[in-house]
Amino acid sequence: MSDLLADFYLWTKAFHVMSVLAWMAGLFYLPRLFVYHAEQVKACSDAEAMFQVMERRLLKAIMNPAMISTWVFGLALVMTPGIVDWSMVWPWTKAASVLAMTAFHMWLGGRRKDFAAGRNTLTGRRYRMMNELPTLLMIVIVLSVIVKF
Ligand code: HEM
Repeated sequence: MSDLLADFYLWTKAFHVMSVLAWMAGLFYLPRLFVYHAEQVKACSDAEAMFQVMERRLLKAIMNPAMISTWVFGLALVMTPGIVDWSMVWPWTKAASVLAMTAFHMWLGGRRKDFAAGRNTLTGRRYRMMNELPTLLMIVIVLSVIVKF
């Protein structure tokens, strides 16, 4: 198993980065949709129905599969011999950040359900603020895996 993971290391990393790109695109875009949904869209309008479809498809067709494949390829990299040295700081900052990113994903899923049920209570301003979180986490993650402090 270890030999197989070592042989496919670069392939695994390539698919990990592709999955990350798709996941991050959704994590940046869905809160923007929520901003416009909360600020511009009237209840029971055609626009309301369209936003609900866009949000559901973005989450279910792109973000959920992308998050799962990011985790699968990421954990395969963790298990590849010689890649992660747990005595260094970077694996821990990365692990904490990806757990926070996953929690943010779940939180967005909950807010999508609120919009779908017509019970959203958060303002566009709040969604704008929440939109900064994946950016901050992405900075910590990329510095962790590239600079490897
Ligand atoms: C979800 C759980 C994740 C796990 C378990 C994980 C784990 C890993 C591991 C072990 C590596 C290999 C590091 C190396 O080859 O030295 C890696 C590479 C990488 N990860 Fe993740 N990762 C995860 C999520 C993410 C996320 C969310 C991002 C971006 C926001 C990300 C960005 C990257 C990048 C850019 C690389 C390539 C670094 C290089 O040039 O070698 N990862 N990941």
